[in-house]
Amino acid sequence: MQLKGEVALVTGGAAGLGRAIVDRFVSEGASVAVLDRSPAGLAELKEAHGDAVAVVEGDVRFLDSHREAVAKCVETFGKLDTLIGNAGVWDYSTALVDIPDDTLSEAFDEMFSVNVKGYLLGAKACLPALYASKGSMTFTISNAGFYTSGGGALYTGSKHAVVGIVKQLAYELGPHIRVNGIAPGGLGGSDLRGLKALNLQDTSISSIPLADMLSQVLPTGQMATATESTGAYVLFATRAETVPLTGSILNYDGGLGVRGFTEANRGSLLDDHFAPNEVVGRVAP
Ligand SMILES: NC(=O)C1=CN([C@@H]2O[C@H](COP(=O)(O)OP(=O)(O)OC[C@H]3O[C@@H](n4cnc5c(N)ncnc54)[C@H](O)[C@@H]3O)[C@@H](O)[C@H]2O)C=CC1
Ligand SMILES: Oc1cccc(-c2ccccc2)c1O
Repeated sequence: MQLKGEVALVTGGAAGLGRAIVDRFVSEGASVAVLDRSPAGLAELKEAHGDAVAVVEGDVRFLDSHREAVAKCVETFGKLDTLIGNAGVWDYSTALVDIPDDTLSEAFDEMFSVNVKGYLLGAKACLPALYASKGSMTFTISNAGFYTSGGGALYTGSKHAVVGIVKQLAYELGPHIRVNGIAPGGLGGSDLRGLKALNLQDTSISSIPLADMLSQVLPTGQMATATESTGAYVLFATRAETVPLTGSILNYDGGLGVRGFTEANRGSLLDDHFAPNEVVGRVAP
């Protein structure tokens, strides 16, 4: 029960990573408000968690949706301790050359409206409540906040922008509110959707064999699930354990940034030393 009595607001909490964060926070004793655009996902959440959650249907592109979510959170639970900015969309790694001239501007606006403006508006709407509680904000980034090929230029640009926002807000909001980021790699159990402007709004990342692809390139040898990726969100939301933690971004991506060129990892050397007759732990190069 690391979050007993704490109150969180999670955007995009009705599916994928956000849903896993809500489940974990509730199991850690927190009350959680959720802002999401999916009525079906929100109904499932309510069914699963009852009074431990308060749900608001809305769109992170609009300040009013965030205001409504904060109001409902404070009305229901009496306060807000931590904002988890998390709702996002992907571009399915669409290359610039493949985006039609008459679509690019709209696609850019949609990507940055959800992934970047959605976080800033959330931060803005939460400011008074988080100032009052001396709380924190944590934003979901991605390996695409640091490296290429976690998306196309639209997605990668949006996640790099979030890195800057985390740093700037940590500076602007200290010493009252801590602001940090968490950068997962590919995630199992995600239903991540694409841009409407690219006609990818009904395409789910679950249709891509991402786990197979990543097992070949991750030092950890295996893509993490959303559920396995909630621990850092708990840590960042605690108070006692995070006194010095602000302006930080955690690479939480299975080691994508440290993988090798000819092989993802060199654990086979350890196997040769310590378990020469076993195949356990061996990751194919
Ligand atoms: N799936 C992956 O492999 C990775 C995802 N991420 C990031 O994780 C975050 C969560 O994504 P996932 O859980 O994978 O996706 P998901 O699609 O499973 O969940 C996202 C949730 O956000 C909601 N949402 C999307 N746009 C919205 C809007 N405009 N207004 C309100 N709600 C909205 C959706 O309804 C959904 O419930 C995103 O920021 C994504 O960029 C980062 C690294 C890897
Ligand atoms: O944020 C993200 C959203 C969707 C996929 C990835 C990804 C793609 C290829 C390899 C690793 C991750 C990602 O980073």
